[in-house]
Amino acid sequence: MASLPPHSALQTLTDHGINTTLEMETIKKITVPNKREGAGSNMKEFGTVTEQDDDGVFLTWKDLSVTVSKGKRGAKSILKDLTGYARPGELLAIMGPSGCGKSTLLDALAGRLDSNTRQTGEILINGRKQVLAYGTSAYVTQDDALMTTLTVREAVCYSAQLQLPDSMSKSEKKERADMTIREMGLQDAMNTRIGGWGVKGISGGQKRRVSICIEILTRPKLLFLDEPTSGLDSAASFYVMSRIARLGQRDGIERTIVASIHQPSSEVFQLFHNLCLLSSGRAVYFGPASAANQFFALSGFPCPTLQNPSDHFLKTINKDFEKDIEEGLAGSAISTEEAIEILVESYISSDRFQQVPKQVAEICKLQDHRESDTKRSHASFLTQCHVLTRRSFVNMYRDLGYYWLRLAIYIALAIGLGTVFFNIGHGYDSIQARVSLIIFIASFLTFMAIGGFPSFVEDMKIFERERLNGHYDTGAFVISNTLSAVPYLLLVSVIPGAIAYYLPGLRNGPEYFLYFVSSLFACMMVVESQMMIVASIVPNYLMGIIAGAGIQGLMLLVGGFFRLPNDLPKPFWKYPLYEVAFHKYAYQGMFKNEFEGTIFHSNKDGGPHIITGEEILRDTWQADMSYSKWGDITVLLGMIAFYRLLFLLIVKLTEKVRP
Ligand SMILES: Nc1ncnc2c1ncn2[C@@H]1O[C@H](COP(=O)(O)OP(=O)(O)OP(=O)(O)O)[C@@H](O)[C@H]1O
Repeated sequence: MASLPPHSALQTLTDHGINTTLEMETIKKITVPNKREGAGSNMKEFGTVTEQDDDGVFLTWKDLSVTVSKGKRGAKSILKDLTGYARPGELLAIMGPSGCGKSTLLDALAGRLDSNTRQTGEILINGRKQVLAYGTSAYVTQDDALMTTLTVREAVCYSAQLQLPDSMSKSEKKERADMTIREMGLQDAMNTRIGGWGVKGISGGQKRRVSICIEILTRPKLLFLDEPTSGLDSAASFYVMSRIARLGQRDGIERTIVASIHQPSSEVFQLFHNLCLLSSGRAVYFGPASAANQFFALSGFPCPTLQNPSDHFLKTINKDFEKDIEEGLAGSAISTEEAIEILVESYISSDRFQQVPKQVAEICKLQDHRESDTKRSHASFLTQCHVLTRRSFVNMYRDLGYYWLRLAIYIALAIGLGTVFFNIGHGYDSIQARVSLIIFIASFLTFMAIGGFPSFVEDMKIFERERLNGHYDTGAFVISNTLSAVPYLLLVSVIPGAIAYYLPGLRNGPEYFLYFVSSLFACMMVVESQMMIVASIVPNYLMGIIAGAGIQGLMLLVGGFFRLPNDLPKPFWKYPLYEVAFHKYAYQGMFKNEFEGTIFHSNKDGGPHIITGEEILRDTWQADMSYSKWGDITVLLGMIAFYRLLFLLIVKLTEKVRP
């Protein structure tokens, strides 16, 4: 077991190293002219509040711990007693090995921890517990959830129209979007599509920058970035990070930037003002990034010459690959676990550790006088609906998998149906053929609507990111998603519907055809609405498709064709399942449309027979004749409204569950 560094080393660290840096820092701040000095305030004492700071956001956290419940196996601690601050005009980097809690700390500070976690301690904004007004803070997540069919310019412009208030004209919003794109160095990729699976678009680094662009459109004063350089080479990382660091002091506003970062190059490291170094959720170091090297050296882990300091820090505290590290720390003959203990102890006994809570307390005291942020406004609800509908419409148009592929397959299937059932005639034998044809169309063609599920999941990912950042109202998303799908669903109902209706020769008359395609359209809308609900609960392609297919299969089973309504076992299959299965209303409506008021003749079995459509409906298919086919289609339309509202409710409830 290795011992702690010699007292003299810590003493030196305290007396001449970190302490000196702190003093210098304080002196520097005190000399900044402060407009409140004359007002008799005690701000001069701390000196960190300048004219510009007054506009910025001070974020402080004290004894912050996060645990995650593991059910009967107790709780797992992710963050332990962290104290720190982030100030306007500064870039705070959160570093540490993979799984040490960087994203969790960022999520806790941004107030977006998962519901299965428990947080203790205090997080204050400008010295108070408050929710920041819309547009004051932004969070760039690790995954780039972007609409892959849009160009860079379109993605940023749509976002500007959604996020910026209606008081700004369309051209002003466009100008802001273009300026932001240039700020992030994306001018050359402006007209390139973002691209996703299968379609090569912009690079990973450019995607990261598009995500950042979208979040800084409102010029937030507090910016959280979760691994903004993940997947980038060192040159691209430097480029992105230097642009981010520049944002800290732009447009006369000092921004507070907090970023988690994996492995910065020495050039990137120099951009950080403060560093929070974590290991297994514990603070190994918090303070100026420039003093971290000295801290490691004085703790007994000097950075070898020509080695990148951040590489050295991470290598020293990464215990995931114990063996390699031991070899790497050759000569020190201590395990990584022990090295971490030494560093944590060294930090706890340093003067800096004592200073951090004092600085937090001072920030809280001095900022407490500030008024809450003035509320910035969004685009109006109507503008949100309009812009989201347009964006979604363009996306559906460009994404071949959304509707076009389905349309092609439906047309092929409809031609197949038309050929198999070609000209079925009006004889007695045609009754069964008509029923089979209708059942196939109302079941299989609507069942295939679950094929659009992967596109729904992509939409949901984008929606989730935008919703968490408060870009627009959930209601606007639900309305726009419904409206933008209507023209495509009409297309996939009318064209294949016409082929499958006229080639076999179903009931003559435009009014009957109109009812038939309206019913088909309503069924597809119902299935899509159900799949949106599945996508909001199970955001995974495979599981979602399986769940969706399972639901459709069950409803199909009890729809009243494979087993006649009166033969369905009670209570579960008949009540409630048969009553809530949309197939019941689709079958009955389409049957009534086809048979009601018709007569079929037969000369078989020794003479002419006549059977009326009503007899077929009532006696053969046990249709409910107490109401007309319009009642059935009304129920289908009601189901669309019900499922869309249910989707809205689920999303709203998810919002409430999040802390
Ligand atoms: N909601 C959660 N439920 C269960 N475990 C969680 C949850 N959030 C975080 N964890 C666990 O906490 C640990 C830290 O996770 P976190 O994502 O904060 O690490 P990280 O430092 O950001 O990692 P990386 O750099 O690899 O992204 C991990 O072991 C993770 O599995």
